Amino acid sequence: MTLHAPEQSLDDELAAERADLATSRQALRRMRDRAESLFATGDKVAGDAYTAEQLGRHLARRVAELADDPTTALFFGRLDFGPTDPEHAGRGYHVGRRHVTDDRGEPLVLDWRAPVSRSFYRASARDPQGIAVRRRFGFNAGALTSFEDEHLDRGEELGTASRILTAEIERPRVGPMRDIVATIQPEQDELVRADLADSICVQGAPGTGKTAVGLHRAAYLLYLHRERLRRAGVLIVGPNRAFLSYIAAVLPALGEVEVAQATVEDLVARVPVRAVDDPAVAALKHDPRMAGVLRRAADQLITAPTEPIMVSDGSFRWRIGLDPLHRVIEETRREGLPYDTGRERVRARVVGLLQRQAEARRAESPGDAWLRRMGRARPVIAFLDAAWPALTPEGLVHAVLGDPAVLAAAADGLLTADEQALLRGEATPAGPTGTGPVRSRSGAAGTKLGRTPKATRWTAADTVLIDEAAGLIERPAGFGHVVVDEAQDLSPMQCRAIARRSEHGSITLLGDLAQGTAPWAASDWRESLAHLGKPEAVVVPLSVGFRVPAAVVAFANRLLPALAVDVPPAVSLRRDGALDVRTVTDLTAATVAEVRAALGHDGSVGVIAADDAVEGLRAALADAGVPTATADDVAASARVTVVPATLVKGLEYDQVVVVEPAAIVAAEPRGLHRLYVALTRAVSRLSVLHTAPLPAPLADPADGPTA
Ligand SMILES: Nc1ncnc2c1ncn2[C@@H]1O[C@H](COP(=O)(O)OP(=O)(O)OP(=O)(O)O)[C@@H](O)[C@H]1O
Repeated sequence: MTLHAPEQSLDDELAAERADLATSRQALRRMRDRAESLFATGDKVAGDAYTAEQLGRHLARRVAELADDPTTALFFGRLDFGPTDPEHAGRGYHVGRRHVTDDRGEPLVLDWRAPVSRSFYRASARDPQGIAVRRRFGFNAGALTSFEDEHLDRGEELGTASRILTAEIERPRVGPMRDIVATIQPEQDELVRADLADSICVQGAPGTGKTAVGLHRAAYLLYLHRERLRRAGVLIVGPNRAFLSYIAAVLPALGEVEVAQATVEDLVARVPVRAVDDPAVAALKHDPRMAGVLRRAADQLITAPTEPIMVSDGSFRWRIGLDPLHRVIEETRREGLPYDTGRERVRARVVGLLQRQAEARRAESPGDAWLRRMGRARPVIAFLDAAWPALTPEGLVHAVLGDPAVLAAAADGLLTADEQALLRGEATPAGPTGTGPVRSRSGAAGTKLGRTPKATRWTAADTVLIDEAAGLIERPAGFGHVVVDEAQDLSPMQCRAIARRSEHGSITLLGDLAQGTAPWAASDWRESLAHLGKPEAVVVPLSVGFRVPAAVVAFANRLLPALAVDVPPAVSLRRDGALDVRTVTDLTAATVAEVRAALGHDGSVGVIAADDAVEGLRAALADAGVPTATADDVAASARVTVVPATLVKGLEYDQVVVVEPAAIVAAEPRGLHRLYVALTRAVSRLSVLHTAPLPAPLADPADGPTA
């Protein structure tokens, strides 16, 4: 790149930077053209069909990675090294979304993830890291409009006072989530660039950038460990589809087009969910003791042999007596293998015993075909089916839930008699007085056990059990790295499902204990980390909020003491923004009026209400001529989204109207936590409309009466 002389005027410098940007864009275009022409001819140069396919996939990926989005900044910063830096003295580099090189391979833009770029995020006046000047660029719709310099060599540092950072944070939000590469903060960067081997847990108040950190960490790790992670895979786990579509564009914008995204429900979806559990039954099925129950149930299927094996083999008859068969079963059991592997190991050992007899009698080694035939011989299979029967995950769960004897044997000492009755679908546990069984509160039917697993109507909690059972039977292929967002809502059993998929990889766990709304929500990260198989992970707090204006944070924070969690409150970077809490007489009319007023400003509008109020509000807005979108339709042209409170986690809207907080709280046991989530979605203004008194913890004496 060109270094601009200090005597240049600001306008000249801006013009020179724009010229560099144009040059870089042209170079990227040429890189993409080259990749495209290679893609077009790829199959002609490959030797065989397999190589052609591999090459084709590689080149197609390369073309996709080199896509240029003219509306985003190709570079957003510049580092000018001072005269003393041992490697880069006197050199300057633009830092951007990806590497761009000129036709000779000289760098025009450095990828933000490259080691040199690290100083862009981490250098400070105290520790300039060889940087003389750090420059940030301001953009408007892809056009470079301004820059801001920090002369670190002269002790100048803007930190969060940067105008460009402030403008980025305060920009009106529209559409899906964007990347934050241009403005990653030092405490976030430290997490983004943590080693692949390190599992980390980030506890952060709403809007502190947890999701952003997780996504950028995935992109960073893919850059640094490309081949390894491409083979092993990177997985992002989010709370629901609306959230996943909201974040879906971030990684592709950073050139990462091959990251899997799923909800935990997707991960464990081996059978369709066609029934609903009573909450108490669901909670029990999510309890980690169920892992022990299933393990025991599988172990108890393995039984001592009762008959020797006799196999006819042409003119020979082989016999394996009870003692060696006992030893085979016991040795294999002690190895602690997955159930299916154990069964195959037993088969192989039995065949080995037969082979030894055959060798002794025939003085020659039998071939592979003979070994295979023996492995499938009827007496061998009959022995296996009796001592180590074939098992499916659904079969194991079906037996535990449907056969009282199996449950009693497996749950003895792990679950109480009441809990076992609950699992059998007979009763809910002791009532409020503790005097005996009461009928299900919600009247939910629970698992409808059919005669076979296939004929069974499973519940969502059953799928978690079935996944646990599958993990006992066969180890699932894991991912190299798993990012889990909104992790406070994972049950211990869901944590275990993720643990099985990250056993040989690392995880980034992101969450906020104050936003836990699931019945089994975590109250201590150490417990979740233990269930996730990463007890050694460090828990790092993030406390600077980038989304919610200070006045709104202060209002939402009134709920914190009632949420019974020990978390540091957020400190908002945003001094702008507005909060309006109002008693109204007609909620629907007031909501329509509020939305109309909000449409007079820029940005998206989110109306958040208790789930059962959503349809009515959508209809009222439609009647008033205001089109609305649903939360999962991030590409919608409508600026207004009406979101059920239970789906709004992780999302944000420029302006938010929260309708009737008391109804949001009353809708579920952890309603106050849900309300805390709803109140922390606003980027620039929050209106709270209510007819019923506000929930007590929210009330300020000056606000009037409360519930
Ligand atoms: N360093 C940053 N620069 C600019 N914007 C940022 C930065 N960090 C976070 N943001 C923005 O702040 C908002 C909140 O970020 P994010 O959704 O990642 O927070 P979160 O901690 O996951 O929130 P929640 O707990 O509500 O899910 C997003 O719009 C994000 O782009």
